[in-house]
Amino acid sequence: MAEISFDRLRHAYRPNPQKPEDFALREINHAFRDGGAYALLGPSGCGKTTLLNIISGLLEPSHGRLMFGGRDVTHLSTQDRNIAQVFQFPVVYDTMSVYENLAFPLRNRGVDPAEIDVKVRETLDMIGLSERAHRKARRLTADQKQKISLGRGLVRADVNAILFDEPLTVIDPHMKWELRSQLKKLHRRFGYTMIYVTHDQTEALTFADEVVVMYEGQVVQIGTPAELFERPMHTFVGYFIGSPGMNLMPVEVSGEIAHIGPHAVTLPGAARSLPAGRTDLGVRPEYTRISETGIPVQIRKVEDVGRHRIVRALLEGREIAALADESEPLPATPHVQFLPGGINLYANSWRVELGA
Ligand SMILES: Nc1ncnc2c1ncn2[C@@H]1O[C@H](COP(=O)(O)OP(=O)(O)OP(=O)(O)O)[C@@H](O)[C@H]1O
Repeated sequence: MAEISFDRLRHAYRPNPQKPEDFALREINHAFRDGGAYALLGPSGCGKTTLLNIISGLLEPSHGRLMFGGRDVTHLSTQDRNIAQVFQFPVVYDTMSVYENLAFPLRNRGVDPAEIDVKVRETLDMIGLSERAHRKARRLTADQKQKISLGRGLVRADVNAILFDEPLTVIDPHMKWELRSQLKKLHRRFGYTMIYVTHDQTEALTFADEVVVMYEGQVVQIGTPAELFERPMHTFVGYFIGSPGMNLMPVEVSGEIAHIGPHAVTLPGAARSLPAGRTDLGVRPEYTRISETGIPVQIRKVEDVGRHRIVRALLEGREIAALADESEPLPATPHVQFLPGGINLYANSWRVELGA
């Protein structure tokens, strides 16, 4: 296993790229730590598969370098990078048994037969296919075949990383949950470096130690699920993570006060520096309260979601969401208050530090 790092990595599919929009991946300068479990999360077209294919060697980046453990691997083939990959759809040899499918990548690498047997049996156990070990792969269902693909990714002990590209798409919902927890357990036990592409927030947050949020070809934040929730570094993270997403309101800032039209919100501190351009106040619904005092709002809708209610309200013509207890009566003339611990400020979509 190895640390995977990116040195001014960019990729354009078109020749002679000029503007940022010409790049499917804009500049990436991050590192994925050795033994970390990462999820690449973002909407369709944000560049997740492009980044994964660059890591695996299926695609050579147009600019910058890719390093494994400090070694430049930008121009190495997939084979030479020693990476295991699991794709969206099963890649199995139909005419081989389940056992043979798992043993094959090890035999190819000249692993000792006794060791192969131990590894294959261990992997069969992990993916729950021990009882079907000697069945031909073609006789299995689509999700059993995908389990073989997962097993083939996990059977080799010598890989630099295991890459998963939306591997649970064909798996039924109950099994999805089970396989995801199994992957997590395997990660804890063996410490593989795992990179998992998904556009599903729940899948990313349950699988990964750290989630890499991508938006328009950029990595906008790498963080634990708690960090993404508490300190979104970009408005996209605030909006995309959480249900409902963060409330974002354009504001004018002077000192410690943010003005939303005629209304004032006291910030937890003054901005150290505030770049020119668009400024937004960002507060998650969990830190937004409907109350008797504060800024007047009009309530549009109340949704009961079990443990609490989501109140949708208009503040200066803009819809915001607040959480309310199930039993809490809503005031006749509703106002909104923002809890100081949940107030964030964004300049041109990026978080601004407040206070000393
Ligand atoms: N082979 C290609 N040639 C030209 N443009 C491409 C190619 N592959 C991807 N793109 C473009 O690059 C951008 C990033 O695509 P990519 O497939 O990496 O995104 P993604 O986040 O994986 O999306 P999805 O979740 O839909 O798979 C998109 O604008 C896409 O249209």
